Amino acid sequence: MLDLNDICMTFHPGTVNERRALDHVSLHLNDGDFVCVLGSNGAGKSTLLNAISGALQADTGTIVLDGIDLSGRPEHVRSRYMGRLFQDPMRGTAPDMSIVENLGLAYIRGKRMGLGRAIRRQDRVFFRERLAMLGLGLEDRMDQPVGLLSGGQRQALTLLMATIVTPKLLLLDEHTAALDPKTAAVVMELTQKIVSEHHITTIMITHNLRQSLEYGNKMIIMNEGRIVSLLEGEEKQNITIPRLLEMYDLV
Ligand SMILES: Nc1ncnc2c1ncn2[C@@H]1O[C@H](COP(=O)(O)OP(=O)(O)OP(=O)(O)O)[C@@H](O)[C@H]1O
Repeated sequence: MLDLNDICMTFHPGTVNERRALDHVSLHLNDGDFVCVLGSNGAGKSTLLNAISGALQADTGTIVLDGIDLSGRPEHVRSRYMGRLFQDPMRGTAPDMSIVENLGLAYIRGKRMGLGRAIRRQDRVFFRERLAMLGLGLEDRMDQPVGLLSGGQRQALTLLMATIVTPKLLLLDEHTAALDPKTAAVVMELTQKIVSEHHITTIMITHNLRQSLEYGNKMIIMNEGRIVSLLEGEEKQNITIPRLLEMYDLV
């Protein structure tokens, strides 16, 4: 589903501030893979997601998603195929617009209908059903502005918007890190539910080692712009927090 081949990215090349953030990164993900990305601060995790989403263009290397070569393509083109969530629950939704209007925009964009298309009655019914699946009561607040929602409710809505039209790839950049532990667990469970129901290939950055054990079928550890470990199958299932901490120490 996703093939990253030899991606390199250097910030401020040729200056004293030169920093190689991605150093020959290659990664192959199968359809439906859910990979957790670990690594210490500055390891290159967010830069990797930026290079995939097109928020930043890699210097070299290729990115192919479901057979579509996205290398060099701008972010707005890539966003047709992928959804992204950030740590900040305030990103990704328009606070002055209602829940239904936010969902409508995501839906119309995802379906590549003209932005002038109005939200129809059957769209509302569909949005209500999907909101009810979150179990947060948002289906009864569809006409309220998103700005009135709590951080966790807003992140759950952003997750729903990112997946309202099933993307080929979902990028999660520490999307539960700013939430209180209980809300983070709720949003993480919702993530798992949506990802597995729709079989979405997912890359999730997390600093939460427990979360990385519990979720996903693959795990990568990054250091200094490189993928230094890839765990999958039994190796991923059997990994423990002490062993992960050892691996952090080794890099
Ligand atoms: N826009 C930028 N300009 C210059 N340097 C950058 C930029 N973005 C990232 N870097 C540098 O690239 C390296 C990788 O940063 P990145 O944000 O990808 O790390 P990270 O693994 O996501 O870290 P964290 O866990 O702290 O979020 C760091 O040294 C960082 O300072």
